[in-house]
Amino acid sequence: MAYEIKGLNEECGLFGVWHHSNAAATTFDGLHSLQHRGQEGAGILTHEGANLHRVRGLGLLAEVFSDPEKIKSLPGNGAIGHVRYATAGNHGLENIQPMLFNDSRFGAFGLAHNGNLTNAVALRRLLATKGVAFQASSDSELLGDLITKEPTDNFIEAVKAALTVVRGGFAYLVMTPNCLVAALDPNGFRPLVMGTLPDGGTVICSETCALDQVGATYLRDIEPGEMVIVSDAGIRFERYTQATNLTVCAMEYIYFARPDSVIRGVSVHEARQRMGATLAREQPVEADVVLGVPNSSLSAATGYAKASGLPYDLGMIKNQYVARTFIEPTQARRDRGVAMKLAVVRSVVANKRVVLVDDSMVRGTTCRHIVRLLKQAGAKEVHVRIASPVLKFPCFYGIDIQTTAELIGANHSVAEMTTIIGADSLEFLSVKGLVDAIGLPATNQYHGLCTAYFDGHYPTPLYDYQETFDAEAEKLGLYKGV
Ligand SMILES: O=P(O)(O)OC[C@H]1O[C@H](OP(=O)(O)OP(=O)(O)O)[C@H](O)[C@@H]1O
Ligand SMILES: NC(=O)CC[C@H](N)C(=O)O
Ligand SMILES: [Mg+2]
Repeated sequence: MAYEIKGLNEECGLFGVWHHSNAAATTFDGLHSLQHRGQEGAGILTHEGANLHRVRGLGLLAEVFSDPEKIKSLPGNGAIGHVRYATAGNHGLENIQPMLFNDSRFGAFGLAHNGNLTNAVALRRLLATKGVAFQASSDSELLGDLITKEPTDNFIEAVKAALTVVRGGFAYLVMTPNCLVAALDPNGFRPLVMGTLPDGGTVICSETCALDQVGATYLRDIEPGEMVIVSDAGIRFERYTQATNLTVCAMEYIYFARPDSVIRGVSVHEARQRMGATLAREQPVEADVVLGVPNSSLSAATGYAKASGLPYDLGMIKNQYVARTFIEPTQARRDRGVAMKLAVVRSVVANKRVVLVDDSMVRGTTCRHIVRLLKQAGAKEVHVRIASPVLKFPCFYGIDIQTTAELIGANHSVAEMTTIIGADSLEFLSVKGLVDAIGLPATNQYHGLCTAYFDGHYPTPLYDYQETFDAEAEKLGLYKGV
């Protein structure tokens, strides 16, 4: 199977609530603080007695729910919601979640998914032979289809069995009129946390920033291979597998998650500051001022400045009315996107030797543009420091990282990249520096992190993607020197 991934973009955001009046409005608020994880579409599904109600649409959450009647059309005290950035399937409405199912044994249920299944092609083929009529083209619905084919009348047992069949990265929320079920893949690639509302309601969502948004108290992270069943009878924790190996996606800490979130006990902001500080120690430079690239690199840039003893200043401004990411098909449009987004504060950089800290470099579009802007504004030297290692490998677990062919780091040496972006110097954080800066207290060989985009050490087989990836890695010599 050929893979096609189009840009460093967000993932998806999940929010679920049980036993809480105003479930839809609370889910809207929670999803609002997860909007950075997906901007293509949004949806909310609620249950009221035996009925499920759903509203979904393309675009930002506020666009989908711009008519207040839409929230009013979602009564009930249980809800799941989703904001999407596609990793599989097309960008159409049919792939916007939550997805709905109607099973002769189980009745109506819905689901929402963050991640990417690595055996979706094989599963789709298998399910087609069992007569499944697919509702969408993405991977997410396959768990629901599997549930409907499990030979048991017990819904929870069916979910449990289906979870052992899907592979890859997944945080799932499944809801019936009777319960809310949350599950995390055996590697815990994606963050998923649980909290309690003041009225006793339970929230399960992608990031702790959404718990804060709705006034919920953090209870705990969902564990790899774990399933949580929330119903009016209470909360039950179960394991659908014991074969787990924690490898949280390192890009969550580097770029995706909001800095006010805490993932598995590690503050995202503080982890980024440590990445910046480690980078300053690994790759020092004589300069006058440190700048960050708003928004995502500001934590790392302040960490770099503090550790280097250089002053940090506000040298770049981001136009807040431009979306965080660009789902743009051509390089010309991406260039224009970055130009519309970032501007330089001339007085901060004129006649200065500047250290420019960004969190990651994917195609190099952002850095190339900023270096040019800084030089035009009179910067004497521009030294680029990236607070993550060289990105060389694609991700198959839920980040939409473009094809290897487009990754600047997969195709060029650091010296070549320095010339391409026009910087006076360019350096990256080491993989060890990254792992230590995040500092998860895990004892496995991966230190609790997936760093495959940097070192090619995928912690699981790649199933559907393996053959194509092996051929591309061989062609580009990706494993040389890692
Ligand atoms: O090398 P490139 O292909 O340009 O991609 C890398 C850039 O993209 C991301 O920022 P993004 O603009 O997505 O969002 P942000 O405003 O949150 O930093 C990342 O923080 C880098 O700045
Ligand atoms: N970014 C995600 O988590 C995407 C979920 C799912 N694979 C989709 O494409 O809809
Ligand atoms: Mg950025």
